[in-house]
Amino acid sequence: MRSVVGAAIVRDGQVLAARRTFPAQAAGRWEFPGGKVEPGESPEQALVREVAEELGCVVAVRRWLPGQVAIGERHVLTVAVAELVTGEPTPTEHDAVRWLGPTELGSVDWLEPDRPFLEHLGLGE
Ligand SMILES: Nc1nc2c([nH]c(=O)n2[C@H]2C[C@H](O)[C@@H](COP(=O)(O)OP(=O)(O)OP(=O)(O)O)O2)c(=O)[nH]1
Repeated sequence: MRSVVGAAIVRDGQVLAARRTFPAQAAGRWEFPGGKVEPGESPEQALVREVAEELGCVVAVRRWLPGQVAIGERHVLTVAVAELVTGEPTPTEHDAVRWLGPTELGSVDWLEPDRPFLEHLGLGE
């Protein structure tokens, strides 16, 4: 099983969601920025690298959320709460990003594997 890591970047009680552009069945749906852990990398290193590539900013991992969710038969998703260290998230691969507060969190079309992590974010409400 290959690890996929996602970053729940939290600032001022809101979390950043990013909208995918590919593949076709995931385009237009929302996810935590991130990607596959490469050989020799820690999950934390992979997350910092992926966020830098995808959003042009530097994050620091604060804590890993409980749970691991299968993505198909070959991948497993884990998600960490992260905070911005430098830069403002600007998507290079996604076609939109949104900061979501507690009341908006459930209202976007998240990829299925991401949904179980939402309740652990503790944004409030
Ligand atoms: N990045 C990311 N991928 C997710 C999430 N939820 C989810 O089901 N996925 C799926 C979509 C993809 O099938 C897979 C990750 O692929 P990816 O394309 O984002 O990763 P990557 O940049 O490392 O891809 P690659 O082109 O290097 O192979 O996990 C999520 O929250 N973040």
